[in-house]
Amino acid sequence: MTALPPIAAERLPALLAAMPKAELHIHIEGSLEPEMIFQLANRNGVELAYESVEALRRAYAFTDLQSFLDIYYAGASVLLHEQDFYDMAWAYLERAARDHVVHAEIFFDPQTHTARGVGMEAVIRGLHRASQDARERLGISSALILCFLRHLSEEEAFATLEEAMPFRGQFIGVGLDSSELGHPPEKFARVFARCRELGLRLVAHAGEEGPPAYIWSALDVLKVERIDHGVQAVHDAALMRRLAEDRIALTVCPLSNLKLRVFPELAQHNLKALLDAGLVATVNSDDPAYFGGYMNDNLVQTFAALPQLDARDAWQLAHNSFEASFVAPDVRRAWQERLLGSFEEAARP
Ligand code: HPA
Ligand SMILES: [Zn+2]
Repeated sequence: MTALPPIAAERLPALLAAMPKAELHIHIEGSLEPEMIFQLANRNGVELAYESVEALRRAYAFTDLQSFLDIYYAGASVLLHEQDFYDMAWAYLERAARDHVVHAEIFFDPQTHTARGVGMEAVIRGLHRASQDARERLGISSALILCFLRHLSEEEAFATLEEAMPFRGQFIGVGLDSSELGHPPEKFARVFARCRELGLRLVAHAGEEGPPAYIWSALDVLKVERIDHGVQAVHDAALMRRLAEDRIALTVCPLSNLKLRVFPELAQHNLKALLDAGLVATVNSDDPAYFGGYMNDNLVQTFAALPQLDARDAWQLAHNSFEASFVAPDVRRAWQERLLGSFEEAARP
């Protein structure tokens, strides 16, 4: 076990904020703040169903995943041009860098845009250009993960993959998101097998609202390398052992879980149980513009709500975020050393 210096409890919130970390579960369309939705609506002449930023924000009262998705897809309707995708991703990367996120693996939902007549090229080029500029100007590295919408068919996922192939060098992997219940991972068995042949990295949302069986099939049928959310795994002891033994990371999103009522209170979140079971759990923001917080808000609020979480858990979460990332091992290790350095600094009198 890595020896950590003793950290005074009152220093923990500042350390959570300052420690270097990776974000592995962020939907870029979920970083679209209401102000930017209105800005882009004006710029593009798109009519919104809400008369003001405040009215839109008032509509962010969700009861479950689907009630959120309906508003999230409506918000994304203002994105039309390459520059819109650039501006959205740049704003997120700037915000993440302020939270000492040194690396982000960013989901995007091309079908939400191509279904409205937006070209795949505008989507991927805009996001990729922001990622390149942010590496140069903000010192934050990032990569893109293309998500298939699971409420649509596997045939449509195949068509989307085909459309994205000219840009194969600009995304590192594929994921699976949108309405979980009734759309089990195995619905996408063939398209994930094809993506695996293409050398793409594989992840999938599973066990957010859906049962442990969906996590099993994401692992055994889709052969994913990480599970997004996965908090329902605690209901299946054999699954918990499998996740721990194979070091399959869970990209947990506490404020999302709170806002979508996966847990009634943050104090009832199972993050500590996941860590104590030896799982490679990480903390992430999911859709920060909709769920009331970016990376550090998630960390600080979750630690405040769960007093059992201590400095070792903070270190473990950041360490896990690097271990679970898709960057080269030497880069990961350098970040993990910087992480330890930030703990040593916080321990100084
Ligand atoms: O939390 C989520 N779950 C499923 N699909 C999503 N698309 C954006 N956010 C989410
Ligand atoms: Zn998500």
